[in-house]
Amino acid sequence: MKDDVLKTLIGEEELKERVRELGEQITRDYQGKNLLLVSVLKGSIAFMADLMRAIDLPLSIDFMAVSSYGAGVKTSGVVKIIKDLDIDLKGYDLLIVEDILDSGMTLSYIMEMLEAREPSSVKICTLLDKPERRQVSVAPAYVGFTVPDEFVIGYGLDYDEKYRNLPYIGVLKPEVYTK
Ligand SMILES: O=P(O)(O)OC[C@H]1O[C@H](OP(=O)(O)OP(=O)(O)O)[C@H](O)[C@@H]1O
Ligand code: HPA
Repeated sequence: MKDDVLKTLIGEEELKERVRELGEQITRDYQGKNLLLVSVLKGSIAFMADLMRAIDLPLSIDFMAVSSYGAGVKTSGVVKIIKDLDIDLKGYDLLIVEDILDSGMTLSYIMEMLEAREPSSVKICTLLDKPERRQVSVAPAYVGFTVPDEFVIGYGLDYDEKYRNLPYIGVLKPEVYTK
């Protein structure tokens, strides 16, 4: 698996430290609120598992699964809902937990869909932001790291459903997806 990684972009210790900082910030910002973390599967699993334990509040969690990339490195532009949330959102302060904000198609679609269900508030926490690729404007409240325009894998992020278990964020060798 390591042979397919061109370079490490964000190492394990750096990830851990930044997640801890985000958790502290969210803990401060959501005092007295009814926080519901919405994990967008599958990419956000590692981040969600670590972030929720870094937040010192009696929060709730729920999951939705969407997909727009299929087996490639470019968005299809069509966001498919594979699994919807279970919880009625009224009265909750939602924080959408994502692994990466790239074209913005996925998060703008999810934001609109969840806002229509009239929760108390909806904000975004994304581990990675790749602003050079943006097609639709999306404003995340929390960003872990800004990354360059390269296809990244690991810590939940996949290429063709693989590499999610890499414990750090790496750049995939272009020959893996061009072969
Ligand atoms: O800003 P965008 O260009 O829309 O890209 C971001 C989305 O792409 C990835 O999901 P993917 O569709 O690959 O599904 P996955 O989470 O199951 O990997 C990622 O997890 C985000 O949800
Ligand atoms: O760079 C990326 N890597 C993995 N999944 C993604 N989904 C959007 N951008 C990416």
